Amino acid sequence: MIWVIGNKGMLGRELSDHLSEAGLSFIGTDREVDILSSAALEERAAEIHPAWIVNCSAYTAVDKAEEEEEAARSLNRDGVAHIAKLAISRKVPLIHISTDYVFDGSSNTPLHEDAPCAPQTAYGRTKLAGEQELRTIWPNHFIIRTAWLYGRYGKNFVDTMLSLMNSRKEITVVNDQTGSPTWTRVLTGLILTIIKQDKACYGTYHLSGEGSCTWYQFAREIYRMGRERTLVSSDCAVTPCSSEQFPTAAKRPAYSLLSKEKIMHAFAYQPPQWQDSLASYLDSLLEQGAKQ
Ligand SMILES: NC(=O)C1=CN([C@@H]2O[C@H](COP(=O)(O)OP(=O)(O)OC[C@H]3O[C@@H](n4cnc5c(N)ncnc54)[C@H](OP(=O)(O)O)[C@@H]3O)[C@@H](O)[C@H]2O)C=CC1
Ligand SMILES: Cc1cn([C@H]2C[C@H](O)[C@@H](COP(=O)(O)OP(=O)(O)O[C@H]3O[C@@H](C)C(=O)[C@@H](O)[C@H]3O)O2)c(=O)[nH]c1=O
Repeated sequence: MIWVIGNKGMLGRELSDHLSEAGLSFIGTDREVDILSSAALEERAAEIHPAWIVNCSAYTAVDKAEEEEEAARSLNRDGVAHIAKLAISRKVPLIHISTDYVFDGSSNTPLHEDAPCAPQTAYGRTKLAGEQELRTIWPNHFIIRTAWLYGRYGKNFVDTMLSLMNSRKEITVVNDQTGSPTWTRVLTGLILTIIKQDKACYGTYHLSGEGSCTWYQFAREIYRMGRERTLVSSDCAVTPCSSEQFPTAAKRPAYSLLSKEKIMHAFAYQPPQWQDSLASYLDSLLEQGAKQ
């Protein structure tokens, strides 16, 4: 039995869909089993008897975290510590998700798993603290750092862009932050691969879409592909700007492109080019529309 914690979030819902389609047995919980309560986690674990735990729960509001760092730390560090203690007490491998925002953005080459972390945001600091708790408490873990996640469920950049492009004549998007977008399906594919292969090669891994872009270049592709598919119904100028011209509470990394060498070697898992995943995602939006 696989226990998906945070099953009502963007990744948790996609993972639930993917596990169902693959015919794997799982149980999902969200806020009703509060990760801040060890007792609640223990009680539910005694009912579920998990063979795997996948933690998709987190505090993910990047800008809001700047003024709510304590709340973010509770979930992203203390909640992870509770789940890790539960996993060690039951001797269950734990898959945990982290972020490219643990890096400071000063690199200009793809970041390997052992690159130094120096988060510049409250969200990034609390996610790094969660990673550190997990490493200290329970070695049998997989920490998967991913980046710029989007998918069918939940608020994300692609859906925000489509909505803005349909309602405005012009949008400006930062062109000085480089990374790589990741479709939730690609990440859930890796999670299923790790569970199925069931290898003891625990540790930290990076996964994002292959290739790289800035948020502006990502937005340009969303617009081009969205127009082709009539998901964007009117003209909209997509204009590049600097981070200074688009001020946000949290200072995102200027460069957070993840190297995928380690995951490809360990699990023979090759993520698609980010443009191919974006096309598949937009196609899936069209199919859902047709179904409604
Ligand atoms: N989104 C992104 O772009 C990226 C995300 N990640 C990481 O991927 C993982 C999944 O992210 P994503 O799916 O976007 O996250 P979401 O914010 O969509 O989902 C998180 C889920 O956790 C739930 N939750 C909140 N508090 C608790 C609690 N105390 N107990 C149990 N569940 C709780 C949330 O409920 P509620 O909504 O009610 O708060 C929500 O359903 C996270 O670890 C995130 O840091 C990494 C890189 C990029
Ligand atoms: C909406 C919008 C955003 N932007 C910029 C702001 C920011 O620099 C960048 C992305 O903005 P967003 O707020 O959508 O994305 P953000 O919340 O920063 O996304 C991050 O979420 C967390 C959870 C992660 O772990 C990261 O990997 C990453 O995916 O785009 C524009 O330039 N123009 C716009 O119109």
